Formats: sequence, C-alpha cells, structure tokens
Amino acid sequence: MVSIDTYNACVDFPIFDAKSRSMKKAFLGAAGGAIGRNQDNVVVVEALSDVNLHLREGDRVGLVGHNGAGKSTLLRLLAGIYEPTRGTADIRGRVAPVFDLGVGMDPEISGYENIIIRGLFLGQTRKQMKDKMEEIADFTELGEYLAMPLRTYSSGMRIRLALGVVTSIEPEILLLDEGIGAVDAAFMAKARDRLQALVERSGILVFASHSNDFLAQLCDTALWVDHGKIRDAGSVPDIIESYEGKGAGDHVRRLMTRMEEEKNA
Ligand SMILES: Nc1ncnc2c1ncn2[C@@H]1O[C@H](COP(=O)(O)OP(=O)(O)OP(=O)(O)O)[C@@H](O)[C@H]1O
Repeated sequence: MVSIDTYNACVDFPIFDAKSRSMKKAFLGAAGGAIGRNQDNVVVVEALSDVNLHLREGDRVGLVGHNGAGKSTLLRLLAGIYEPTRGTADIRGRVAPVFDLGVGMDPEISGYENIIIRGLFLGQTRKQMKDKMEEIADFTELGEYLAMPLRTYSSGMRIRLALGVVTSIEPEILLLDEGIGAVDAAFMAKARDRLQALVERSGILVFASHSNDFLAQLCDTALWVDHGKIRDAGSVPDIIESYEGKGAGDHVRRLMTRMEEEKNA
C-alpha cells in the first residue's frame, strides 16, 4: 500500500553562526519560516511545524505558498532526505524525488549513459532503463548528441534529456518541485503531455509550484503552506483564491472547466 502519514512533524534548521545581535529583533517577515531558539539557545529556522498530512493512492496534491514557506522542506521530509526534528513521518512506497532536473547527471559521460544513471537515481533498474532507452531518445530529439558527453550540451538540451528520463518512470510516490525552465515552447508542450501521463500512472503526487496553470493541470487538491504550517487545504481553485485572491481563483476555475471540456470532447 502506498501512503504518506505525518504526525505533528517539525523540521528545524539550527544556524550555529547566526549573529545574535541581528536575532534580537527577530520577527515573522513575509518570507521564510519563523526564526527562534532551541533549548540549547541555538538560533533555529523553524522550516516546518506541526505538519499533519495523510495521503493515499490517487491523491494529487499541490503545494502553494510564499518564498521560504516550507514547500521544498516538506518535499524533502517526504523523500526521507530530512528526518523530523519532532513528530513523525511514515512514508510507504517507492519515492521518486524530482527536485532538480540536473541531479544525478555526469558531464563526462554520454547522454545515453546519463539516461541510465539518472533512472537508477530515481529508483528504476538498469534493465527498465535499457528497455525505455529508444523511446526516451526519440522524445529528446537530441539525435547524435546522445552519444556525446553531456558537457557538450546547452542547458536546454540537458533539460530535454532530464525531462525525458523523469517522465519515463513509474513512481509510487512522485515528489515534484517545479524548476522546469529553459526549454523552448514547442518542447514544453510535448513535455506537459508526458508529465500529465507520468502523474496519471503515479500512486501519489505532491507538487510544489508557483505556476497556477501547472497546479490546475496536475493536481486535484492543494495545501497552502505558510511560515512552515499548513494554513489551508481544499480544491486547487479554492486554495489559490485564499492565497492569491479572487482573480487568480477564478482564472484557475475557468482553466479547469476548459480542460475538463477538452478531455470530454
Ligand atoms: N538548509 C537550510 N538551512 C537553513 N535554513 C533553511 C535550509 N533550507 C531551508 N531553510 C529555511 O527553511 C524555510 C523554508 O524553506 P523552503 O526552501 O522549504 O521554502 P519554499 O517554500 O520551498 O520556498 P521557495 O518558494 O522560495 O522555493 C526558509 O525560511 C528557509 O530559509
């Protein structure tokens, strides 16, 4: 069974070299988690506090919130990269963390070899990646460059390769942190379809994004993360409306209606 359960999970980052003078006036700014002190009087950033999350097979959840609200920290907690400082996080299922498209890529080896390595990094086997190789190679449209070392690629070419691999896997839990940047528009349209298909065959999706259109396309529900806490939970348009206002909520509602009509057409 695939599941995510966190109980009052907190993640603190101790900052041993923080200047105490500047900390005297610590207050909750618009961006970032609360800054406090732990029992040893060390300055800590409270990146997440008392997060209770219960997700099951089929859940597609978007995370919205200001810079430094705790979205990436929450994804890293769910990926097992961070342990909760207090509380618990119980994650069942094979996790594919897609935070940085370039992670696990080696500039000195070929595109083909990088496809295998990146796949292993995402929990796939060598055999699975070899079976998918042709299809991934086609998608990237990189042709003979695939036999060349990755260092000869432009940044957009690297993203094509990384997206080709990421969207080819079968994850039980897919953790996605936007960062899908510099590819040309035609390629992005192709990648969106593949991303949609990836999400559909994933057990659980948690997706942190500042793009309302992307959230509307990939998620059913959303969480507003604010200063390390879950401030609100609900449908994607409702949460975007609470977070950004009525205009943004209505835009997402219209977009979702249009997508639904296109699906049924
Ligand atoms: N390694 C770290 N050491 C210290 N503080 C950190 C570390 N990583 C994150 N933080 C702090 O934790 C808080 C949450 O950061 P996080 O990266 O999770 O935010 P986010 O919601 O993903 O932001 P953004 O939308 O800007 O990517 C911030 O206050 C940040 O300063």
